Formats: sequence, C-alpha cells, structure tokens
Amino acid sequence: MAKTKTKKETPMMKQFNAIKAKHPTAMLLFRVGDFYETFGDDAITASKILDIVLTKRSNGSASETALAGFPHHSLDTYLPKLVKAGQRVAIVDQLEDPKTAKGVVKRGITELVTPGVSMNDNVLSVKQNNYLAAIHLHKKEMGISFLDISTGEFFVAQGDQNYIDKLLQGFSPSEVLYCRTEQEQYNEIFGDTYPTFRQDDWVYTSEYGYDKLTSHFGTKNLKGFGIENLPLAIIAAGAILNYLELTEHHHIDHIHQISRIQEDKYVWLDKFTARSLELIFPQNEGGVPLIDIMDKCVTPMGARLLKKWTVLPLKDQKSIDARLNVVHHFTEEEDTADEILSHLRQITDIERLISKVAVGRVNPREIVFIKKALQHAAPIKDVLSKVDHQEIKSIADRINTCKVLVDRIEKEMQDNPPLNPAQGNIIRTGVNAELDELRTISHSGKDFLQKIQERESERTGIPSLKIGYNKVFGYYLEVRNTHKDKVPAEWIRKSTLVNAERYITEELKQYEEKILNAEGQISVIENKLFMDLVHAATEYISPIQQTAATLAKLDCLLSFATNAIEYDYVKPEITAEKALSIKQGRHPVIERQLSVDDPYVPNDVYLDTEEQQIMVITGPNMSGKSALLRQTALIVLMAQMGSFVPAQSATIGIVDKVFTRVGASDNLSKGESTFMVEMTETASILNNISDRSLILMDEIGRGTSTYDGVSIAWAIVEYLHNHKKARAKTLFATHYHELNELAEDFPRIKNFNVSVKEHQKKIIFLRKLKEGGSEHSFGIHVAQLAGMPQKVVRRSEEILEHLEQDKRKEKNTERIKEVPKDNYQLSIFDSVDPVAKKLKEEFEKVDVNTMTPIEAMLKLNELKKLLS
Ligand SMILES: Nc1ncnc2c1ncn2[C@@H]1O[C@H](COP(=O)(O)OP(=O)(O)OP(=O)(O)O)[C@@H](O)[C@H]1O
Repeated sequence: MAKTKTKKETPMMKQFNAIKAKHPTAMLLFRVGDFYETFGDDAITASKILDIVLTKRSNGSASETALAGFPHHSLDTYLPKLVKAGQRVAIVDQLEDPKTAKGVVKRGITELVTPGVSMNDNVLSVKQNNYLAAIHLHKKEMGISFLDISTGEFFVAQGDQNYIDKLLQGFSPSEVLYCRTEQEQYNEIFGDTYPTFRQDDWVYTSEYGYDKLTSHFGTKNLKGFGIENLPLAIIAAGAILNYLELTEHHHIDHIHQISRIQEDKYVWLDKFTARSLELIFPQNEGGVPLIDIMDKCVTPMGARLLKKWTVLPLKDQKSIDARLNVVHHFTEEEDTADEILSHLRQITDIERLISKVAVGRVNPREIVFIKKALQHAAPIKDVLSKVDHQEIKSIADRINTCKVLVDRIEKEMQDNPPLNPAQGNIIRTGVNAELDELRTISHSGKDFLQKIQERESERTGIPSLKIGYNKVFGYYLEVRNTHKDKVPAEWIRKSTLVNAERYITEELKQYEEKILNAEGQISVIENKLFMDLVHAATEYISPIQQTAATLAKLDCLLSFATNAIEYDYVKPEITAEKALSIKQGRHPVIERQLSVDDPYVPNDVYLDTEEQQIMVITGPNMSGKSALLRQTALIVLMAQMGSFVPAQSATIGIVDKVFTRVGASDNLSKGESTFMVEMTETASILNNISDRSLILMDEIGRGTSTYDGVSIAWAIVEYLHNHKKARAKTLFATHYHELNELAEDFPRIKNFNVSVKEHQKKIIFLRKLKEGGSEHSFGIHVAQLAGMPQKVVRRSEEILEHLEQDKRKEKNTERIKEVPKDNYQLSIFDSVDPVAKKLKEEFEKVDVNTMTPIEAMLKLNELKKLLS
C-alpha cells in the first residue's frame, strides 16, 4: 500500500489497515455509507482500471490517503471489470446498522472474488466454465484439481507433466493455486500463462487434503469417489477447499461430489494437437475453431458440456455408439427433436442458478427462472419416455422435474418478481394471512391519502394541492406559491421551495405511521417467506444438478443431430479394428466458409496397420495438404465424441491418441525457435505412439536446411514404419518429393499427391488426392499468385532450372538410400567408440517428455562438449 503520511490513524483507517494486513494481495472495496471506497495503492489501481476519479483525502488530523470510490449500487458494473483485469477483490461490508453502531461501524469481508472463484454473472461467461485449478508438483508425478464454483463441478487427476499440461490447456482455468515453496518449479514449467495464487505449504499435505475432503463430503474415506489412491490429486483438491475458506465461500453444499478425470477413458490429445486442430480456440485472430461449427446448443449448460466433449473424445466403443444412436434417432425423428428443442430453448442456466441457491445468492427472479426451467423439463421428460429407445428412455429417467418444489414456487412467488427482494411484491396474495392484511392496510392507507388530498383541495380551494413523500419529514401537502394565502392555520410549514411550500398535518402524520409500519412489516414477512422458499430449494440441489447435467447432454446430442441434418453429415461406423476408412471426407470448418458454387472438394483417406500405414502426401503449396490432414483428425475426433461426420461414409477403428505436428507454431517469445518447437513436438510423438494412434505430420523439417530437413523427415517416416510395437497410422504431408522414394522400400508406405493442373503457366488447384508422388512443389507459382513482381518470378524460375539440373547430377535420394536401413539410431551407439558409449549412457538418462525445450538445448550443448 502507498505510504501515507501518518500522523494519527482514524479508527476507520485502523480498521481498514487491519483487514488489509490479513489480505495483502487483495484489493479491498471498503463500504463507507453508500459508497465502496478504495484506499492507497488499491485506489491508484482501481482508478486506472475503472477510469474513476482518484482523489486525496486528508482525514482531519489523520493521514493523507489516495482514495477512489463508486456508489454501492454500481458494484455489479465495477466488480467484474476489476476481476477481469486480474484483481482479487475483497468486498468489505458494514456488518451492523451505522445508525445504531457505537463508535466505528463493524466491518468485515463478506466475499473475496478472484478470477477463479466467482458467482457473479458479469464475471462469468455463459458458454464457458470458470475453473479454479490447484496443482501439487511432486517430482515427475503431479496432482491437479479443478473446481467451477458456479456449477459445483469438482475434478481431480494425477499424472506426469505432459498430462497435467494437457489438462490445463483443456480446462483453461482462470486461476491456478500452488504451494509457496514450489514457486520456482511452477514458473519453470508453466510460466505466466495463468493468474496464480500461492498458498502456504502446510496446506499441501495428504493428511490436510484428506481431512478437508472427507469433512466436506461427510464421508469416512474417499473410496466412493474413486480417488482414495490418488494422494497428489487429494492434496490439490484439499488446496482448493482451503482456498474457498480463505475467500469466505462457506456455503458450498452444491459441491457434493468429486470425480477423477479418467485418462484412459478419453482420446489422448497432446497439447499441440488440441491447439493446432483449433478445437476450441483459433490459432490466429479471426480463425474459426471447430467448436463454433459444432455448437448448436440452446442452453448454457449444453454449450459448456460440448466444450468438454470436444477436448475429451471417448475411446469406449459402447459409450460412443450410445451417443451416436441417440443422434441417429433424432435425425430420423425430426418432429420429436423439434418439440424437445422448443422446450429446451426456454430453459435457463439451472446449473448455475441452483449453485446460487446453495451459496445463498439467488434472487427472487432467479427462483422463478428455476421454476420455469423445471416446468419445461416436464414435457421433455414426457416426450422422451414415450420413445422406444433404451438410451433415450434412460435420459428421460434422469430428468427430475422436482414437482413439489415447482408447485410451491408457483403457489408462493409472483410471476415477475423484482431482482431485489427489498423492492417487495415477491410473494403472491393468499400465501400468508398477515401479509395480506398488512397489504390491505398499506393500500387502503394510500387510498386514504388520496382522499385527504381531494378533500383538502376542495375545502381550501387550492386546486393544485399535491400529496408527496420524502425521507426527512414523511408525507406532506405541497401548495404552489400562488395559493399560499389559502393555507389553513393548523397546517405546519416544513419547507419552502422556489415555487411552492410544503406542509404537514396531524392527520397525515397518523396515517403515515400506520402505512410505514405496514410497509416495513410487509418487507420483513416477504423476505422471510422468500428465504424459507430458498431454504426449501436447497433440498433439491442434487436432483436439479442431475437434471441440468442430463439436459446438457441431451442438448449436445440434439446439437449433433441438427448439424447432421443441416450440414449433411453421416453416422460413422465405430469398430474395434485398427483400420480407418473415410470416403469423401470434408473439413467441417473450411467447408462452411466456402460458397455453394465453389464447394469443398471431398477426398478419401484409408489407413490401416497392414497394407497402408503411412500416406506420404506431396503437392504444391496451397493445394490442400494441411486441410486433408486436419479433416482426417477432426472426423475421427468428431466420431469419437459421438457426432456424425462430414463424409459420405466413415469406418473408424477406435483411435486412442492423436498426435499432430501441423504448421509452424513459433514460440519466439519463450526463446524457442520454430525448429526447436517442431523437434520437441516430434520427439514427444515418437515416444508415445501406440498401435491405435493417429499421427499427422505436416512438413516436418522445413524449419532447417533442406538437407537436414529431408534427412530428419526421412528418418521419422522410417522410424514410424519400422516401429516394432506400434504401427501408428500416419499422414505425412511434405514438400520434399525425395520422400516419395521411401515407398519403394517400405511396404506400408504409400505415396499420394494433391493434384493441380498447370494451365498457361498458371496452376489450378484441383484439391483431389491421387495415388502416386508428385514432381514439383510449384512454390514459384504460388509466389506469382501472391502478386510477387514478375522480375522476381522469372529470376526464380531461372535459378530453379539451374538447381534442378544440379540435383539430377547429385541424386540426393540415391545417397540417402545408400545409408544402411533400419535401426539407424542404434547404429551410432552400437559402435565401440568410447565417446559413443558415453553418449549412449547420457542419452539413456534423458527423458524427452519431461524436458523443457531450454533444458533440451542445454543438454545438447553438454553432449556437444562431450564430443569435442
Ligand atoms: N478439399 C478442398 N476443397 C476446397 N478448398 C480447399 C480444400 N483443401 C484446401 N482448400 C483451401 O485451400 C487453402 C490451402 O490449403 P492448405 O493450407 O491445406 O494447403 P497446403 O497444401 O497445406 O499448403 P502449404 O503447403 O502452403 O501449407 C485452404 O485454406 C482452403 O481454403
């Protein structure tokens, strides 16, 4: 906090400083009267973020402090801005009525809002979960936990750095917690990607985590959640619960389960793959990710679930088929789908609303939304339960319409209550006799005032007599100056305005008291009835959460069906075989961007482990190689999510891992060159493949010299083909047509090219995949297309001609083929050379998976020194 010129602290500043000392990293929004004030450094930051005036306040004889504030009713506008700017904000409220307080008003933190822990609609994004993550770093294994307090979802996982990194990318948390003593390690691995908060090390112990979890869930152990044997994950989850306490989130009954993210249940997508396939986020500004095409969900919880399905496609054939069969049913029964959708569209975010009930932050209008949502869930359940389809029936069974609660809300709550319970008129007439009676008094009182006004106006002959009300002296009669002389003597003058005067009378005072009393009591009773209702709703947290989850799933499946119909997708056949056959496949995103007159050109792709394991695809720039690679992976992933796919037909032998090395993802800001990134990613692929993996490699080696590039690309293809245990299906797009010669020696490597036609020195992209290799790369044609000056184009043609002649003389590929085949890696180490032996020992110690690129470079340097 900015140093203040402290002479003597006022009691209020003393109170402020005491709270600030407990939460030094949080910005305090300090309630003073009708304002939230910030002081010192907080004020400087707040004024910048919120664009509000920064002043200096001299507190009488006390210190001079920087000050910035805003009216309390603007909290909902300003708070999200602060949180989105990465601030942790502590709301310090007045805990007693200032009128009755003795001395300084008691104040305390009522909520600490941080990027990862927020219930505020303006902070949250409707279609996105807002996860808080906690990581426990522990040598090679790590524990991780994710919580979305706005929905109650709580997950844990445990695994190596790769896995944790991948989960972080998939969940993209708004805030990450870790242990204070692990700061260096954390920074080294994860850098500054996420806003973070460090907690004390005593939080990060298994005993603490275990106790925290068992006491929160009220269970003896954690076996029921299937996480008993995940000590690191338990520590991470305990750290999350600790943080909730720290941020004053004590009502968290909606978090009633925790589940393990089962790594083996989902397709493994390394973090490069999720990124380069643009599943959720585009790689470049203006790009369109897959989710934007797939998401036709009509509810917020559906949209959120679809994101999870997209990053976690399934591996289990039965589960995938279950989803596909429901989608199939809805594509056949469009009327049923439409009827369900018409109700689903009316259903608001009950997943988040019921969480608000749990934390005691639900408003009257939101309670009515819950009712309306459940009322629309009822006909959905009816329609679904009549369908003769096992999976659909079971969806119906899981929808709980919570009729008793719905009836009670319907009976007690007004249809359109205000957001703020203090505004009144939330409870219907007929619910509470006392309330009804008080309302009659209040209303008749108002009628009575009206009558007084009419009567007095007639009696005094003041035509413009008005009855008004203000807080200072209550009800009054207002007389314009022109009629001042007609005012009766018994009226008591209270104030004088420019054009009028205000009076009170004995009679007015009496009625005022009666009305105000009644209104005060009405408010108390309405509030109590509303709180009773909220309390009753807390009994329904679990069934409503289940209903929300089921409706979310239904929404996703309907979204798949809508796309299937609208975009002409087909049902893929999922098999236990290892072959992948896509007939006339299309790229789901690119095809949406093309016009009907110039549609996407579909292509066939076939891969298996026996005949055609590796397709080497050559073709000029811009011909569509990358698109073909990506569409193949996207079709596989969409199928395993349970969606229909853009193809004429698709038979998909379950894929367990998808690896991609597509396009250059420069990471120069982190000091990694394109080539280094490329090699790190490729190394991770080569070390993790299995028989069911799908690998996409696009122009591996282009980041280095041609010789290096061709050699590395060649070696990688050989390696993939000759791998003893895993014949991973591979699409290998390359500019190096030298690689076409691999097919001659390796039986499962086949050459393809994306065809183009040359016409009057220009190329026409046909985008058709054909068997066989290609001769040219047409790079110069593309340069010409891009508007390169003619001089440059002609000169490059000349140089090319020259080089090609040289190349024919040298025949590089002949030379590569002279290198002994197979086990080329071992051949270095098989030598008896002592340096090679030492190198071998060193290499065996290296675990490429856990190395950062920088570490890899340092290691390389070390090894290089060894050689010299
Ligand atoms: N099958 C297709 N039908 C229609 N348009 C396509 C098709 N495939 C690709 N395209 C279009 O061509 C553009 C270039 O495709 P892509 O990036 O796949 O080419 P490439 O061969 O990988 O090029 P480079 O080698 O320069 O990376 C795409 O952005 C897309 O708009």
